[in-house]
Amino acid sequence: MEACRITAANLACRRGDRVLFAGLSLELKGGQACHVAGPNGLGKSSLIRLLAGLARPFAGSVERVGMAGLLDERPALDEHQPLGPALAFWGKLDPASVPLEELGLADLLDVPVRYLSTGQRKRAALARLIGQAAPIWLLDEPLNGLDAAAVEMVQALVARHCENGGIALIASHQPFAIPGLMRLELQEFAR
Ligand SMILES: Nc1ncnc2c1ncn2[C@@H]1O[C@H](COP(=O)(O)OP(=O)(O)OP(=O)(O)O)[C@@H](O)[C@H]1O
Repeated sequence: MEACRITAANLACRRGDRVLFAGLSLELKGGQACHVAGPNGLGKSSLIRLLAGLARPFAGSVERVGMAGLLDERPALDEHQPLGPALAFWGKLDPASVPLEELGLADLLDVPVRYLSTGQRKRAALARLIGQAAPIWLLDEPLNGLDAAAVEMVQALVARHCENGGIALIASHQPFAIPGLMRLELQEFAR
């Protein structure tokens, strides 16, 4: 995997007229994973958006070396197509193949994307993430809606990504368990 790094320096985030957090610095290099923890509404998703470059920090800076792939509630798939063709559209553009069996998607390829359950949508979103082969994974609540077996599967996927030299940043109020996982309590930077 290509060399990767993500660095946030003295980051502050404002949504509306509220500063959510300030003074947050972190650096992750290839092979490292960090769990950003904190209760609802503290700014975990907002931090992910700053790190992904989808929002501008109120203060501080973000530097990424290597492409970032974002996993959130929206799988970026055509809602009107069955899952198979919707994934195949991206499959023509994406560099990596997707392990449909491992993701539990192999039997769902003829189901329209809009009919997928919450957990199935999350699995589909994971398929898109894997297809992109981005070295930096930014995962916003990756376990939401997943059953126990799927939770194990996602943790194994993330652990493997890091073993292969990737970075994972996991924003979640749920526990996440992989070897060597660092932890950042967003509460410590809350305003
Ligand atoms: N566009 C916006 N304008 C103003 N405030 C916003 C906007 N988007 C989010 N917020 C507020 O910013 C705060 C942080 O939201 P965010 O989604 O980042 O929190 P979170 O920690 O990810 O929460 P959860 O655990 O519930 O997903 C919340 O109070 C939310 O209402």
